[in-house]
Amino acid sequence: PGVEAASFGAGMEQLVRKRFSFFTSFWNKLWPNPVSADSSSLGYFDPDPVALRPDLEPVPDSPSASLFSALYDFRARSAEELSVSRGDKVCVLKEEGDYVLAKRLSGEPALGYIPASYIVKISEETSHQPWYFSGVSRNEAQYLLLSPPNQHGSFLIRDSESNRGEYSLSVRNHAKVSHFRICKEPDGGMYIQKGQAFPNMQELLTFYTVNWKVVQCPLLQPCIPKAPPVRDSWERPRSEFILGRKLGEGYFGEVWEGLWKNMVPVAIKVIKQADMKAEDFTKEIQNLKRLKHERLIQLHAVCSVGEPLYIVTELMRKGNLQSYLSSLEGKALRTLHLISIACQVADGMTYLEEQHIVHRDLAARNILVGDNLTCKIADFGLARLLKDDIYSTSGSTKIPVKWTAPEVANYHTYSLKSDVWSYGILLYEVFTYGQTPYEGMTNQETIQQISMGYRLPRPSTCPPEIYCIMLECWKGNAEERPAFIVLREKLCSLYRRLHSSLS
Ligand SMILES: Nc1ncnc2c1ncn2[C@@H]1O[C@H](COP(=O)(O)OP(=O)(O)OP(=O)(O)O)[C@@H](O)[C@H]1O
Repeated sequence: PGVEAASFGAGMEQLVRKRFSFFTSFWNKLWPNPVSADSSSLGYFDPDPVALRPDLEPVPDSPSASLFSALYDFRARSAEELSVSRGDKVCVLKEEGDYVLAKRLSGEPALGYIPASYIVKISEETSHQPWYFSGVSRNEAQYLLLSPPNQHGSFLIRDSESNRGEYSLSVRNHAKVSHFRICKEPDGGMYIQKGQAFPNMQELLTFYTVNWKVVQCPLLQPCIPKAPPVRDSWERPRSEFILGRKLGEGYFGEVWEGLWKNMVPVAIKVIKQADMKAEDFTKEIQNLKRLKHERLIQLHAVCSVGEPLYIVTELMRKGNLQSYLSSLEGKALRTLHLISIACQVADGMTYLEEQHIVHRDLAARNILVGDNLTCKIADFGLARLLKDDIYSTSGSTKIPVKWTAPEVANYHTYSLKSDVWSYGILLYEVFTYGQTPYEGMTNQETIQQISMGYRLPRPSTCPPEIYCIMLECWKGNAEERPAFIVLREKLCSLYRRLHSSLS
């Protein structure tokens, strides 16, 4: 016990010396022979000036990067997310809605997304003292301090409920919580015991950290707050959205151009709730949230309380690729532009391939076009889920047969390789400026012809190299079809070659 008491005392000395370094002369009187630093005994308080450590500098290629500290533990739910522990230092590289792309600087360096509400800017951290809990009542303080991971010695300072402008200290003493009124003197000094006033809260706490017998229990560590629920903010009130012009209509409802909070242009899919089960919706929304890629339509928000259901995504001003290609603007596109579209779709599909997600309905009608010929894949995730029931309950009549691989039409076996088949058809649509494949043939005839080895002929506007790629996508044996990563490489090198020969 003597050794333990000594090491506890040494730890406490280091802790208060580091934490309250401005009080050095007082500490020198109290402990004439300072103990040497031992980080293991510092526990919660680690006041190292993070920004000064060379290995914690923001990444040099990102001038806007800044340093933050994690307020709560966060466990990554996908490869894209980043696990952090409370107190970890991170460098924020990019803000994306409610999430930030961050580089973890503590421990093993790693990169990924974490909820923005889980971190606080280091520069602001000092003003947000970890022991100060604004707006927390006596009962809430009691509940917090008695909840894990808090333990004996956890404490917090809160605003006094009965005396405005004053504070209370709540400290956990084993299984109970004691509360001490912190009174204010007219000159601003604060005290727990009359006649023992301090100019500020930090000095008061420093004193009671050392002289803890007065408060019956050592002040060992600031209370750890409860982490807010992740991504709650996906759910938004319907009143935040104003519907403008109707953009189109699909099986599940209408799509409207809209404004979010009178500012952000968005696309709003208005769905009749009857079309889906609530738990399926929640599950699928979780999936959608984790899919983030510049070639995938980004989900912004959902309104799922009451009806109708809104699914809010980024707005793509030029609509779907199929109608865009047959518009005047689309018809004016050159081969290089068409290859660029093909590359972009292959890029997005490579991402889905990496995530082991099968699209099931890849077609030009499900690619959306924005300014500068940017193309993004839509109708993955949620729409796929919605369509599942339809495909399985109404037989094959709803399957887009002309885009579908033979093994899907015959046995409903979807795979990434059946998406590759559909991608070949999409290439056909692109290089014919939006023509319907197998024009003049019924679905039944198409299935029959395909099973007998028939393949769409090369359109006159399609370069032979591209047609070779289409034929590879339409191999009868799914295993022999190329992966999207290979398709992307082939098309992008073709694009680079053509681009450099033209310039
Ligand atoms: N984010 C968006 N930005 C711009 N236009 C969009 C957006 N989403 C959809 N649209 C337009 O609305 C139309 C209907 O879209 P929706 O996703 O409801 O149906 P679909 O995919 O065409 O059909 P289905 O869902 O029945 O397969 C699209 O074809 C497109 O023109």
